[in-house]
Amino acid sequence: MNAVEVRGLSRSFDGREILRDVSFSVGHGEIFGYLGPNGAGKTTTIRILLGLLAPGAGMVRVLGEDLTSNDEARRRVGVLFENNGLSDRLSAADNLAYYAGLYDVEAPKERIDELLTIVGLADRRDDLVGTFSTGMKRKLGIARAILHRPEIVFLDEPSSGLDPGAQRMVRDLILDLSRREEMTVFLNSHHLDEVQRICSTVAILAGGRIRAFDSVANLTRASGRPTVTVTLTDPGEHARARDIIVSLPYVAECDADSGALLCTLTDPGATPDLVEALVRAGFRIEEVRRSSRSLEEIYLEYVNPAEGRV
Ligand SMILES: Nc1ncnc2c1ncn2[C@@H]1O[C@H](COP(=O)(O)OP(=O)(O)OP(=O)(O)O)[C@@H](O)[C@H]1O
Repeated sequence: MNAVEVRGLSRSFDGREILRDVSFSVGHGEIFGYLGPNGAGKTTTIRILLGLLAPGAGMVRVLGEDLTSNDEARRRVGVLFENNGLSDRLSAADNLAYYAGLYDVEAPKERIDELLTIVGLADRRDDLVGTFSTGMKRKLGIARAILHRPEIVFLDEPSSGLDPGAQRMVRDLILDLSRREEMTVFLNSHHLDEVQRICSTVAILAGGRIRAFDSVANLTRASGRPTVTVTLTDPGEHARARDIIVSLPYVAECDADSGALLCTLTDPGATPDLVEALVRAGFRIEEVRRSSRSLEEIYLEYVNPAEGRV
């Protein structure tokens, strides 16, 4: 059983179809990135998964359950929406204590201390949240979302509004927590670099439909023919090396004009053979790099570029 199962999900607002026959799944323990331009329907999907909004058609399950009227199952789920769910008028510790009471958390004091330490706010535990920076509030919001040790946590845009340093802290925190607490993470994000670094699987939603659903590794690898960039210690040798490279049976083409040898292979496993052929021909190699596309490039291919400015 998957942590999240979505089959044939559709949903309209005021006669406008936002989600059309959306299907994907998230395995247990995965960090899943749900991507799409503004207004694509990502938050709507999360709200349907959480049972806060009814689907128009289709089936959704979280931890094998329909959360609509299942309080027991809801307790196994954590959520962070953009407002962090915190009161500015309470201290960090009191905010967490409030939720610990709501969720009946075991040994609440120890759990609150543990989380405040993990998110780096132990020394600010008694300060009012109203005095916190956006980044501090987000970190406390994440602590709040996972306080009750959920099996899955939904994070809607956890890095929005954060500076690059705070984005990195939040990214590291998500990775750390998912491993530490063995949690499935469902991440809505526009930060493709962040998603590429921490997510194992992604789905790209655009125009109401899932345009891609695959592991990040497969998506970034499957780019037609594999390319390898080779730099020799003596760039003056590139032209001569090129003549040898193009004669190799597993090389489709080789371009030596860009200060390196850009080789397109017909066989994705042929990089070691290419290196061996060059070494045997007496060339000294400075660097070999396999090129893969960034998630951003892939995303923009699937999303209409006009919609893709996010
Ligand atoms: N309750 C509602 N009533 C009417 N329209 C709605 C409602 N909720 C969402 N929508 C519309 O559905 C569309 C999808 O919104 P949603 O918030 O799910 O997008 P999103 O992908 O999360 O966008 P963003 O990345 O900007 O947060 C938008 O056009 C939005 O205006």
